[in-house]
Amino acid sequence: MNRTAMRASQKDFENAMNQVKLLKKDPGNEVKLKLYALYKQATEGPCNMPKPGVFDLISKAKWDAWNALGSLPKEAARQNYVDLVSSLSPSLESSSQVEPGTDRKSTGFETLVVTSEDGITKIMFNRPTKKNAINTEMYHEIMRALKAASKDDSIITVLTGNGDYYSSGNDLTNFTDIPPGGVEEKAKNNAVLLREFVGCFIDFPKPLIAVVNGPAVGISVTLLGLFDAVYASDRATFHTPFSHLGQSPEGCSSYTFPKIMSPAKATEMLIFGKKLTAGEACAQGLVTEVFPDSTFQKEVWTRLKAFAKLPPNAVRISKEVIRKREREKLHAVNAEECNVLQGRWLSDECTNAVVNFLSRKSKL
Ligand SMILES: CCCC/C=C/CC(=O)SCCNC(=O)CCNC(=O)[C@H](O)C(C)(C)COP(=O)(O)OP(=O)(O)OC[C@H]1O[C@@H](n2cnc3c(N)ncnc32)[C@H](O)[C@@H]1OP(=O)(O)O
Repeated sequence: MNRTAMRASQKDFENAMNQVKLLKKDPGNEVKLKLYALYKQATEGPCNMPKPGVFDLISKAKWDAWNALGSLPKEAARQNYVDLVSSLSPSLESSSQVEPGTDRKSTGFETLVVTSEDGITKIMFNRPTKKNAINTEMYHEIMRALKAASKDDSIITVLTGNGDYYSSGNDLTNFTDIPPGGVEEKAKNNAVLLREFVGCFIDFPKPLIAVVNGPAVGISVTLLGLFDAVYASDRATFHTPFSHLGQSPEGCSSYTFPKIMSPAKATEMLIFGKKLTAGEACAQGLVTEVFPDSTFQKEVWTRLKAFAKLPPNAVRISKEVIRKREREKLHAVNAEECNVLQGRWLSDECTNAVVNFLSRKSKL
């Protein structure tokens, strides 16, 4: 579209607004902010709102985007909005043309690739450009995938990551989407979500195996204490920087880690944030076996395929016998950890850590 020759009519603008509602693929926060800013500029003119406080991350990002448009005339903003929406259309068309039978369409997952063959259901975290950080959608999809795997005809279930990371843990942008009830409601919702999520791991009825293809952070590490076997590439590292983030242990790690690796070693990880190599994690019992990265996939999958040929009922019953006497305790620990975390998420220590990461002032 020739921007100088054409001026979008009100009708074009309204069509574009409707098109946005029909987007099948999330265009990402950056584009959504641009759309918001252009919409406000086109309908209300230059930014006329008071600047939000630094901790009100979403409102501040919106305000920044709108304010950045300065005195752009309403007509130009309307045109830019229409242009931006039409530039999103090709990607929309191509995403809706995915052939039936491809992973995405057949599984119905946006953040995971879930496959099932040779008696193994594989749940692969699939946000490699975000180091497989677990956003709210992914928490829900993992629960859905686990529930389906618990009922399918596979013998074992495997979690792994796509790309260079296993997972960088909780997606820190999960803290920015503040509901009308404010940060208290957000913290409560996150605690409810976390409790349900960890509960699915506690109750999972088949052997759960982690194939840790690269670094693991936060909740992706703590959950390993609830797995039945953990195989790691020698590229993997294990890091739970809870104190650095103003947070506290989750995933039942306050109970499982001291049992697995001794209280003192657990303290180094969970309180002081010591990052372990794969070899160290293996020596401390968190990892079952470490493989050279060059042969990792081949060796691990050969082994898992052999496990998956074992008699299904015996495998399931053995898992139940092992988990049974711990289940109640694990649920109680999970509830307590979520409760404590709900308070931590409201603390200045946590808010500052999240703001620093999101404003690119800090990394682990
Ligand atoms: C609701 C339940 C809550 C349960 C609570 C659980 C607690 C935890 O899990 S605590 C652990 C939280 N995780 C982190 O603090 C990790 C933060 N990420 C980093 O420090 C670094 O990204 C990294 C060390 C993992 C990787 O650094 P590297 O330089 O190699 O890559 P980046 O350029 O930083 O990352 C690429 C891309 O991915 C985004 N990203 C990575 N991890 C996260 C994350 N955890 N949350 C949000 N976004 C993440 C990063 O911002 C980059 O995005 P852009 O390309 O858009 O800039």
